Amino acid sequence: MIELHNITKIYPNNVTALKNISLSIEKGEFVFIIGSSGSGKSTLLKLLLKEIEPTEGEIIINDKNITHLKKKEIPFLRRKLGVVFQDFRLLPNKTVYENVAFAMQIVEATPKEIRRNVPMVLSMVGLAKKARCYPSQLSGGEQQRTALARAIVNNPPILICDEPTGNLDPLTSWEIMKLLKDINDRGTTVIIATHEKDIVDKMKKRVIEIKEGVLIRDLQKGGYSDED
Ligand SMILES: Nc1ncnc2c1ncn2[C@@H]1O[C@H](COP(=O)(O)OP(=O)(O)OP(=O)(O)O)[C@@H](O)[C@H]1O
Repeated sequence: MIELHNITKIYPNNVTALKNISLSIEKGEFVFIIGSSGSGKSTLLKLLLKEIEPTEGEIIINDKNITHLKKKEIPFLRRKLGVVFQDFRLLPNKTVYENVAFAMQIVEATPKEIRRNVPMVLSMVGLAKKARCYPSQLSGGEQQRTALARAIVNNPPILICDEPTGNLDPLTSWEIMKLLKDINDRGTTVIIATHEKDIVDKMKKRVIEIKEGVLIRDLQKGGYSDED
């Protein structure tokens, strides 16, 4: 489903963020990307999202080579990818319902589809009762649930999360992680960059570790540290 072939990313300031990374992720996998700050995790996710271009190498998503997509083709790629960030990135002047509905409007869903899907996805993330609230009226965990609802409302085959629990307390982090697991159990491929040692250790999922831009570990049922 996702293949990286010999990916190197050198930023314009000559920082080499990724060095010759090759990996493949199958449909339905749940993958943690770990590594210390500055190791290259966000760079890897940004390459998948086509926010940045690799300096060398090729990226294939769903059998399509996306290494050199034309600008006008990028929106079609993005429809395959749901995205969640550490800082939620909700629209402050829209309610929970409207934030999620907006993601459907962008892909030109019909009002009928929106009326059907938004309540469904809000109840899946446990936010049915908060639909009319604005982001400022929500806890961090609720804001991240809203962001998750928005990311999955168009049923993307792949969900990419960049430190989705970075701003949350441990209990709330676990709730968000359980939701991500539920989403994965329904067939979505889930890729999470994280620093959460406890969660990575307990979930026993595939772990890909990057150190100074180099892929140093790729274990099917890994933990956060080498000794696991
Ligand atoms: N736009 C940019 N221009 C130049 N250098 C960059 C840019 N973005 C990231 N870098 C550098 O690339 C390297 C990898 O950064 P990246 O953000 O991918 O790391 P990370 O593993 O996601 O870190 P963190 O856990 O702190 O988010 C770092 O040395 C960083 O300073």
